[in-house]
Amino acid sequence: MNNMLIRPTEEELVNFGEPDFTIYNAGQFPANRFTNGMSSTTSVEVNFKRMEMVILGTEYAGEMKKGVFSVMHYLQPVKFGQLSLHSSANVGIKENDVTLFFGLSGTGKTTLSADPNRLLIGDDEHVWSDTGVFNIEGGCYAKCINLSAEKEPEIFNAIRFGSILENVVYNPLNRSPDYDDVSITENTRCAYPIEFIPNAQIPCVVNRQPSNIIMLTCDAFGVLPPVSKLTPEQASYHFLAGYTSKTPGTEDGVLEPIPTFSTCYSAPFIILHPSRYASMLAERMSKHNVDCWLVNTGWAGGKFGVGKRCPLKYTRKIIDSIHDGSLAKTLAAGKHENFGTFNLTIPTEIEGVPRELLNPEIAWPDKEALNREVKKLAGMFVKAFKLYETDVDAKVMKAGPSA
Ligand SMILES: Nc1ncnc2c1ncn2[C@@H]1O[C@H](COP(=O)(O)OP(=O)(O)O)[C@@H](O)[C@H]1O
Ligand SMILES: C=C(OP(=O)(O)O)C(=O)O
Repeated sequence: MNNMLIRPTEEELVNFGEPDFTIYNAGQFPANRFTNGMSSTTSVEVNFKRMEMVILGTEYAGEMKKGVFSVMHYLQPVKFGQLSLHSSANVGIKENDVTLFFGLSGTGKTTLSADPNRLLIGDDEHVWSDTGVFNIEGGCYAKCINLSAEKEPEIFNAIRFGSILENVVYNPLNRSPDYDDVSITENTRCAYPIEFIPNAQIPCVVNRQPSNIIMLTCDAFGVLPPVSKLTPEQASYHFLAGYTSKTPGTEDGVLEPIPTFSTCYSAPFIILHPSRYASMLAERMSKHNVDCWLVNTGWAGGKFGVGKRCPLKYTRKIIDSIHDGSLAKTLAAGKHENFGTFNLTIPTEIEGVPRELLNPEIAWPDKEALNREVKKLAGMFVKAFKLYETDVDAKVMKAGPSA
């Protein structure tokens, strides 16, 4: 916890006074599942009147940081009129342009925000304020499964004395970790102070409005293109829908990808009605002229089991093309095509990315299979979005796929 939240200075500790909020973490002690309304032996309870949180029956360090995040999803909009975001954030070293990466667990917030050309503001929990973006935390919580120095050098090298490995199997003789060993869980983690990432923005705040929003999804149907440009209405639609596939390594009991719609990319953490966050987002995006992109870090060329996960090196090229402005230029030059049922604008070229990868209609060898999966996923979106029928205007309603 100390590694993940913002650490007070010595002076702040001396003058600490009374805490604003207290967390009682009794993770080893199970919740009583015979209590009325309790469905398991795990509970995380928040009392806003007493400003207290009680964690029972789970020793996952993520509960504490995500618990604090839930508190912020109430306090920030209600008390301060600011928007809390389940996103990572970074800022360009050359241009000072700020990017937010929304996404559910396992979609790539932590991995993609660690970028040698950009300063890391944070990997998971932010606030978009009237003056810029700030991190709620002071550390990161990276997944360690199959971690390699070659593919994720910043994260690999952040794991050193002072960081905490959770559920990672290691050799007790030489204390070297084995990131490929999933015998405890696939959700192996490391918590490290953000300054362990070589180019972190310290303190984790920028007085500048975002230029780009990247909505990350890990689509195990392999249907969504690796990148598409969203209109403002599509951005609201996808934010409210919050689609991804839960993959092994994100939640207990997930053995193969499961499609999920987690509104605002934050269903377990939000406190207010989703439309409150969505309308704040749309207002800020329009006020600051923010471009929005949907990036599928999941499967390509076929669904899970047939195709493969989009190689990280290509996703990184896509992200680079957003940041250096070349992707916007490509689209402005008319080099794009439309991805039918989902009505998405996709580029026809990105330097360093195979052309066929960009369009599922080319990437999938089996076109009939693609059509079947497109229909299936579109139907799921339509069903999931019915919840918001009465809360959004017709333009947003129409911005999704037609089933
Ligand atoms: N194309 C890709 N883009 C992003 N991550 C990928 C990609 N392919 C595989 N991965 C893996 O998926 C996981 C993404 O997890 P992470 O970045 O921690 O997500 P989040 O922070 O959103 O929970 C990492 O283990 C990463 O190595
Ligand atoms: C801590 C979590 O967030 P993420 O997986 O996005 O790091 C979690 O969802 O358990």
